Amino acid sequence: MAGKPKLYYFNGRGRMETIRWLLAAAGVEFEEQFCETREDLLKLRQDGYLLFQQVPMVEIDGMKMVQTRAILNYIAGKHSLYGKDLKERALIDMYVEATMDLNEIIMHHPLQPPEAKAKHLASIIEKATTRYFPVYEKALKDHGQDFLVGNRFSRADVQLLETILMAEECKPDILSKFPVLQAFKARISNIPTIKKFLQPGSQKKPPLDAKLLPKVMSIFNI
Ligand SMILES: N[C@@H](CCC(=O)N[C@@H](CS[C@H](CC=O)c1ccccc1)C(=O)NCC(=O)O)C(=O)O
Repeated sequence: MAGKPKLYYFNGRGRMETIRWLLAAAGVEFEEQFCETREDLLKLRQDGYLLFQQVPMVEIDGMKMVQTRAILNYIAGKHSLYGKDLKERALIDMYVEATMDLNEIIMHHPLQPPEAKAKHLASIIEKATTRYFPVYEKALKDHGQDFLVGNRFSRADVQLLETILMAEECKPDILSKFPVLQAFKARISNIPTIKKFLQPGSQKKPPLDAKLLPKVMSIFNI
C-alpha cells in the first residue's frame, strides 16, 4: 500500500488549496513540503521532480503528479468522487471548471496592485452573484437533492463549498440572495471529513496576506 500523498508547494493556498480540500474530503491524510525560498523551487527542478518546472506537485501512488486539474481528476476518480458514469462526470466537469474559473479570479486578488483592488473585488462579486451562484442555486432547487450531481457526494460539492467560502471572505453576505446555497453550505460543511478540515489547526490554509505576498513573488519571480 503506497504511503501518504506528499504535496509540494508554498505554505499558502494558491493552486494547491483545492487539492488539499479534495484529499481531506476523501478522508486521505497527506504530508506537505513547502517551498520557502526560490532556491527550494529551483532544487525541485534540478532534482527532476517537476515535469514542467512548476508546482503544485503531488507525490501519490508512485507518481510525481503535476498540473492541478490532472491531480484533481486522479484523486476524484480514485476516491469515487467523480460520478457514476460519463454523463455525471461531464456535468461534474462543467460545474467544477466554473468553480475553478471563479477561484482563479479570487486567488489572484491579493496579487492585484492597490489601485486595481476595488475594481477587481467588484468584478469578483459581480461574476459570483450573476454568472456562477445562480446556476448552482437553480440546479439544487430544481432537483431538490442534497448534492449537485447524481444525488451523491462528489468533487463538485467539495469544490463549490470551497469557492463559496472564498467568495464569503470577499463579501460576507454574498449568499444573501441564495437561500438554497446557504443550506447547501451548512449541509456539506457538516460532512465529517469536511467538518474536520474546517476546524482550526487543519492543513487548510488562510487567505494570502500582505506578509506572505513578497515571499510568493520572490519564489516564483513575479
Ligand atoms: N497549469 C499549471 C500552472 C501551475 C503554476 O502556475 N504554478 C506556479 C506557482 S502557483 C502561482 C504562482 C504565481 O503565479 C500562484 C500563486 C498564488 C496564486 C495563484 C497562482 C509556478 O510554478 N510558477 C513558476 C513558473 O511557472 O516558472 C497547474 O495548473 O498546475
